[in-house]
Amino acid sequence: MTRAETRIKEVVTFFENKDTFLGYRKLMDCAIDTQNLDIYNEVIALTDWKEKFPDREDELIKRSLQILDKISKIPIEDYHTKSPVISGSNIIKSYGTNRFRLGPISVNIHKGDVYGLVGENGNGKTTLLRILAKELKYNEGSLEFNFDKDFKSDYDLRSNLVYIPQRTKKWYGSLKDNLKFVLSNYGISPEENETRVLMMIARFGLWNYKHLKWNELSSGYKMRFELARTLLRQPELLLLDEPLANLDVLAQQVILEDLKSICNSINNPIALILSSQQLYEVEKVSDKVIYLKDGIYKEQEDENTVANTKNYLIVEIDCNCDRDKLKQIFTDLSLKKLVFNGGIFIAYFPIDIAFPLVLKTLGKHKIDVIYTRNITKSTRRFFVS
Ligand SMILES: Nc1ncnc2c1ncn2[C@@H]1O[C@H](COP(=O)(O)OP(=O)(O)OP(=O)(O)O)[C@@H](O)[C@H]1O
Repeated sequence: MTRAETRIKEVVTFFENKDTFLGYRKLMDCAIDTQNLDIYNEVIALTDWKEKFPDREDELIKRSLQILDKISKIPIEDYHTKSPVISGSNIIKSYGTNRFRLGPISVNIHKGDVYGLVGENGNGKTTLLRILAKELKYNEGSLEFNFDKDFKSDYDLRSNLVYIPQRTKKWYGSLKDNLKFVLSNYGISPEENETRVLMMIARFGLWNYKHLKWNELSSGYKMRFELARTLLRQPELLLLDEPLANLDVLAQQVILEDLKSICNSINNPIALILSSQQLYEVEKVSDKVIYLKDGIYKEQEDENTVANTKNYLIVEIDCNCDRDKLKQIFTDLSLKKLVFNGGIFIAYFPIDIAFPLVLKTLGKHKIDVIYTRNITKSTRRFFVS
């Protein structure tokens, strides 16, 4: 089975399970992979219908499956990627003597992969993103870009590589007109421009917002607009600084899933690096997490510096229980350390203790657990004071 067939099959399963919200978004990704404007127009018409008749789920599923069937007949070539789209080697950036210093940092970023960039405030996330975006000069090291589309100048580079900062600029006119403006420089017909823009509007859930102006949109929708605007340019590398900052919890998950799916395109994959404070959400979609501490990429440090967290099963526990009680119930599990961090306990056990055993112990002693998670492999373990 080809990747395209697998993807379509997955979408059919979503619809079969009546997971229509997810299914429809994934259907749009399959449609975008075809780059076929007739398919785009069918999806656009269905989106318009869906918004008019939000309660007619069964019919929506039926019509979606019909489009999927058409999509399945369009051959889609796999993109084969081996070399990284960007390679940074021993990059160092210093803002001056005795001031913040980033690096040395070495990274290889591949198309189709999502990289989460995490770290406490002021640890160099924005600095690294701006260096990779060629917005900021570095002092030492090297940075190589290896795009499929040639670039002769930094101006050309801007269409291969897009950086969306934390605070985006105000724009004027309607959302749709602003998107159409992006494509007006690409020498395509007005009809194609309209179709591509409407497809992107549909993809980012902006259908009912397309005629609104900047000041009529919430921050979350402004971010969706920025993503739609960016993806119209079909970049190869996308750098997002805190894209989740203004989104509600559900919207954060939706946007992350969408970004992952879009970047994983079969024939047009994108390398994505996004910085965020939403650790778990980001870890869930990231192929790799880059954790910065005082400007250093933690994974690159030698083993000794991470040894203090390396040989433990580390468990985060939020419960209505005092420290002494927890210490007592975990005695049999050879509890090594119990830290109270931000209202939540972080318990360290020997690495050979299995997490289910911790759950069993909590259950056996009827501890009123609000939430628990094994963070042994999560970068969350570094965020303990
Ligand atoms: N132009 C500048 N001149 C001097 N110092 C700077 C400059 N820009 C950033 N810094 C310093 O560099 C350090 C890293 O900043 P950076 O914005 O990269 O961190 P960050 O991890 O993105 O932080 P946050 O999570 O708060 O956005 C900070 O100490 C900051 O004060």
